[in-house]
Amino acid sequence: MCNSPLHPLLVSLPKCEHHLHLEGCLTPDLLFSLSAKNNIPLPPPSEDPAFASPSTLAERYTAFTSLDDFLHYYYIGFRVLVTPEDFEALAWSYFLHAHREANVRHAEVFFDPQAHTNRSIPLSTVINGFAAAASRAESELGMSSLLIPCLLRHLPIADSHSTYTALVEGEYFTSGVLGGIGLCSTELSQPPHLWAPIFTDASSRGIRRTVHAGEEGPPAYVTLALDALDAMRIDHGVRAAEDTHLLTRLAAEGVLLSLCPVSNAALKVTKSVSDAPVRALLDHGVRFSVNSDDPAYFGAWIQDVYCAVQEAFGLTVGEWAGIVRAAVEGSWCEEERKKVLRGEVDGVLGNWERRGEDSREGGD
Ligand code: HPA
Ligand SMILES: [Zn+2]
Repeated sequence: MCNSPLHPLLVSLPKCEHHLHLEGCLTPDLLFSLSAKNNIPLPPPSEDPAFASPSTLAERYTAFTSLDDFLHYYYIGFRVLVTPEDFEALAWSYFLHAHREANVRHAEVFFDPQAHTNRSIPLSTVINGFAAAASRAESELGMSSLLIPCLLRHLPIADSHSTYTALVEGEYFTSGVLGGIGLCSTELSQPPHLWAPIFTDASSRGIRRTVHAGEEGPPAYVTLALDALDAMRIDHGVRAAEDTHLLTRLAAEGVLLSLCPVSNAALKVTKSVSDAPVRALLDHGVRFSVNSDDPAYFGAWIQDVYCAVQEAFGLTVGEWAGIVRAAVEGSWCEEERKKVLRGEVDGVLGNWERRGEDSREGGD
């Protein structure tokens, strides 16, 4: 909720979310209840007092100091996810929330297969659970989605190779169960080009590619993601704003940044949401979408992020129209689906304009 007069418009705008980690939707309550159900111990409070209760854990989540400080808690959370039903329930909770609270119409969602297979959870358990929720979102909510596995930078590259091979050999991309490949986790000291052989292979197979870059890492990592990994989209990319030439290039090539301003403030990438490079990106004509990243950890789902951006920048209706239209165009769904989404966006904006005209007439 925000105090802007545009709040009702911000709620009703049809949204596409491109930067959402399904495991980042695991709330402290769900984490504790799955830990009990699956008999998976959490760290004892004597070791980390944050694990005394869901509320102490939620409190600790308000004090992250960096990406790696967050990732420490994030990967502990993975331990409690065991059965296909756990994965399905987690993803369904996101789809339902995004549908009800924010009118998300299309979502491209990440997950981290290696952090599950490393705990002996089969790839099929993870993917089948998430895919079941995605097909339910389609049939019950009319919401389209794509599942995107992310390779993890903090693990040995050989681990990325074997996971990528398993995904390809399992025909998850060719069958359409997975919509692309991503790269995430620790960024500093893990330059993107180390993953070039995998991403070059993905490119040659027509697998779509997106890369977390320029979150904590320098603008040069964004350039490397584009040049060495043939990235089609950049996740975060905030630090690209430090390099005007790079901004000009991103605008010229129409690369979409999946911006997560609340996440950036929570992980101290920026001092606050108002320090996100929203103005610089608008001024340079760089396309971006507005996203939540890990809502259960940062206490903000996509609607909260739209509101936080509005509170910080006071954008105009025209600027929001540009943002949601860029989000549709930068989505990886079929052209037919984009046509529907464009129509929905135009419909809501048209209604908003008419409402404004009506209220002006009423005021005369
Ligand atoms: O913001 C992020 N950055 C890198 N890895 C991640 N894994 C979940 N969220 C993130
Ligand atoms: Zn992310």
